[in-house]
Amino acid sequence: MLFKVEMTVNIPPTLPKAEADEIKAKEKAYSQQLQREGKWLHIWRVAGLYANVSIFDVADNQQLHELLTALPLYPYMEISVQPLCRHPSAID
Ligand SMILES: O=C(O)C[C@H]1C=CC(=O)O1
Repeated sequence: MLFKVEMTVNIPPTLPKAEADEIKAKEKAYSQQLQREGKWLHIWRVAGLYANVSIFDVADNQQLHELLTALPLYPYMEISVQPLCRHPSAID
């Protein structure tokens, strides 16, 4: 099942920089692992924002929930999810 996911990151300024950098490094590794596994198909930066638009391909809503809530930056994110289906004009 395909989902469009928008993530906006709000790290509190009170979080020490070293801690924030460690969480971001874990986030990058986790994200790249899911991309290699074919579950996180696309990730795009939203220009001018600490936010991304992503496409996930997962088994079901439960798996998406588990992947998103395991994001190291999850406690600092606002997330919105939209399920996708095939567009009738798509040629591939
Ligand atoms: O930077 C972001 O958009 C947040 C997050 C999502 C993947 C990743 O590596 O960081």
